[in-house]
Amino acid sequence: MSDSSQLPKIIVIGAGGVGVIGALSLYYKGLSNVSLVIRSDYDLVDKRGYKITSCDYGQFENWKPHHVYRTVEDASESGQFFDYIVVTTKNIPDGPAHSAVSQVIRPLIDNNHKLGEGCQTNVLLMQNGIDIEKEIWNLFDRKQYHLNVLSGIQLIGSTKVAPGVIDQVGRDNLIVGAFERENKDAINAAKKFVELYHNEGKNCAEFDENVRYSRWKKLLYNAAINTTTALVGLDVPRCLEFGVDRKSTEENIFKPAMREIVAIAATENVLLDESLITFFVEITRHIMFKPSMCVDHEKGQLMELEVILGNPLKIAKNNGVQTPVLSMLYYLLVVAQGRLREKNGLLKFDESKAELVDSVQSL
Ligand SMILES: CC(C)(CO)C(=O)C(=O)O
Repeated sequence: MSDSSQLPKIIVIGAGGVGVIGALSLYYKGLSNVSLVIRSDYDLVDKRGYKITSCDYGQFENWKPHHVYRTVEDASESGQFFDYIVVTTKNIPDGPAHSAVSQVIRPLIDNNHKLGEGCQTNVLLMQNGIDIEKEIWNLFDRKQYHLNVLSGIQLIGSTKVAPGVIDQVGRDNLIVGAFERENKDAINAAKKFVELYHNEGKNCAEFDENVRYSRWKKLLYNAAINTTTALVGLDVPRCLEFGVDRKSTEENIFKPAMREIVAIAATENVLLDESLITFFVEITRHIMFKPSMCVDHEKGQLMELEVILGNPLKIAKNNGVQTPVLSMLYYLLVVAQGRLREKNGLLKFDESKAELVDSVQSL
């Protein structure tokens, strides 16, 4: 067996269902040295590892990657250069400032810059939404930091069901590409990651030639279905079946919302075929499935609202596209997010005056 310390080093940030199965896939392949940042379950996992039930890999009782860290700061002080920084946390620009992706990865980027002058750092964003790369590009000079920002789009059904316990019920399907289509280093880094991640006969992992297209395509589902199910707190089949004559959710919400995404994407020169609308309406019609935004809302956690709806709506506004359905979903969800932000101390409401008094961004 090869000495894992000589292999490319990958750190996965975010130890939810997606992050742990991601780390397991890399570890299973055996071609990289895998670290995982585990915030809440660190003590438990450090002691006895994860209990995993995975439809891709089977049963594990005490699994751990090569290294586990409690914080990103601890990882950055380990003296290691990380070739890939994989972010699997939710992307929530309207959340606490310290949890913005650019802030979370900063210690690792700075440490890599110090350790490996001239070596490439690859940041892979395994997250939903549109324009998520821009926050990183705006904060770090890509040339100075030798930084490639990569896109990971994943379809997976995997949940942390208890501390240190992961249940993967839906197979892992990942596509990885470069946000900059002309950047050869980034393209090669994306292809290399696919090699390190793909386990023949277990998971699916492929190179994504056209990240922008793939992100708009996935947004068809996320913008229409994640949002609606989050608002009503129902799984997809109930959300469809409980509509007027069992049809109104599909006919009056999902499909019109998706048509608006097709129209916005077209103004960005991304052509989404109309047949994708039916494909995405059907894909979870008969599966007892709740999209991540619905689950987050139910758990009282902030939702990925801005990257899924806010950013596409900004593009629509700039490009003069009418979006009555998406805008209504957005405005309702902004209010719902307000409830979560208030609960998390990010908004302050003065009941004696019945008005919002302050917008506190916790640092
Ligand atoms: C595609 C899907 C529905 C599951 O991976 C998703 O992106 C989500 O739930 O956020």
